[in-house]
Amino acid sequence: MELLKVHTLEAARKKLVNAMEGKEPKSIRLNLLKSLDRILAQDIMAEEPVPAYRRSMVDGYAVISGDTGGASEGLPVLLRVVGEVSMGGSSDFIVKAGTCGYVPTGGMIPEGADAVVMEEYCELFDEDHLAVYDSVAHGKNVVSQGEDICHGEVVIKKGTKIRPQEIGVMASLGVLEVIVYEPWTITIISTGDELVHPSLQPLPGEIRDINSYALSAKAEAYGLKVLNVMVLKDDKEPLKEKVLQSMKTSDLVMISGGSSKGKKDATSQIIDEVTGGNSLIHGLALKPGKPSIFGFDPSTGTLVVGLPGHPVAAILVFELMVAWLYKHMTNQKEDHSLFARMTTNLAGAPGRATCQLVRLIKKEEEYYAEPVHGKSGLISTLTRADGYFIMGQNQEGIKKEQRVEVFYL
Ligand SMILES: Nc1nc2c(c(=O)[nH]1)N[C@H]1C(S)=C(S)[C@@H](COP(=O)(O)OP(=O)(O)OC[C@H]3O[C@@H](n4cnc5c(N)ncnc54)[C@H](O)[C@@H]3O)O[C@H]1N2
Ligand code: MOO
Repeated sequence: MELLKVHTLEAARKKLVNAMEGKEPKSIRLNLLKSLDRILAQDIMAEEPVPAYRRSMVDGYAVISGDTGGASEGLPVLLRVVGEVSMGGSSDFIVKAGTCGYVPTGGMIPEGADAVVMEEYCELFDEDHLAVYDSVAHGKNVVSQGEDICHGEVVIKKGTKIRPQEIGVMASLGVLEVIVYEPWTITIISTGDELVHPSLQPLPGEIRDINSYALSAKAEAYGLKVLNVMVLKDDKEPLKEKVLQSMKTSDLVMISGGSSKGKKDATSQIIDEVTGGNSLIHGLALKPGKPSIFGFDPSTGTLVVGLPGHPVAAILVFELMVAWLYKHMTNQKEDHSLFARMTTNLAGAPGRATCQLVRLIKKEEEYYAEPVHGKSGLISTLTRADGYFIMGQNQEGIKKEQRVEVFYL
């Protein structure tokens, strides 16, 4: 009897990282406006401070804060107006003791001034004198030089997924071209004699192909570039031929189905052959997802993955291994997670980590995680779940009210 020699999730990840060491995805230079949702392949360092000069937060009068001490509605302070800053212009006067100057919102604070009084609290007393009815503290209504971004600061780190706010920061620094990772290109092959296109009515024994659709959407959600999606019969040689062809153009070839021990299950053999014997992993100590296969062909630099045919298993293994690896290789941060209390006791799977789907429920101020049960051959469990948590392989179980770390799906 031949049993799978399973790897723990951690050991499997480590093995893949080692095998792919130095194979960081290539990078390209892109126009800033084309970079949304891409992963930065460089640190963005501020070559100048933002703002470059002190700016006013309000429309009002730039003053020396000390001059306004004690000013109130009943007892204004009288200051001489010595100038006016125009929007977009630099200030060409100095505020000295007993004087002030007008500044619009965003305008440059004149030298000497250290605060701005809002114009609602001021009144022109005569042609060049201002009555100030409020006292302001040092720095009030002033954005100081470099308060937003310091000169020399790494303001956005390599591995950051570019959101509209990162685009805004780069625009503020005049960075109009960015170096981002070229996403992995991927070919997805679903195998199975029983699979029919979703547009067709399956005959008895047939089922609609779920995995090509769900996996290509997952890949796109992680920013990968899906080059080709195929549905093939469980025939080893034509399947191997397609895998070899796909390896010429794809960084990642993912085969779903045929990963276990059925009569026609050939994925493991194919991965071994196409990677020149570099099949690294066949079997994860994970529930679901045990019969997963990973190989890396150093000559083409292609990662070849055999995902279990059961849809939930295929999608979770993609999430935990393939997407994890891509994020790791592109220096991305850990995913956001949320701690939630279990609604019920849950048994573990001896010797295997369990990836448990959960629905999140908010009760008063706390989140609760309610297990979503269902076999890995189903699909709707994933739409009923908000996320998952991992129960370690040495954990006997989880108790009701115990906190678990939930990752979103
Ligand atoms: N004797 C054993 N049988 C099985 C084992 C085992 O260890 N010993 N492992 C089970 C586990 S766990 C899983 S997971 C599956 C993995 O199966 P395969 O990767 O070999 O995939 P298939 O046999 O081709 O299909 C399994 C199942 O999934 C359905 N499927 C496959 N592809 C798709 C698709 N694209 N869309 C929708 N559904 C798909 C397929 O119809 C089968 O029902 O093996 C267990 N068996
Ligand atoms: O482990 Mo399977 O991968 O239960 O569905």
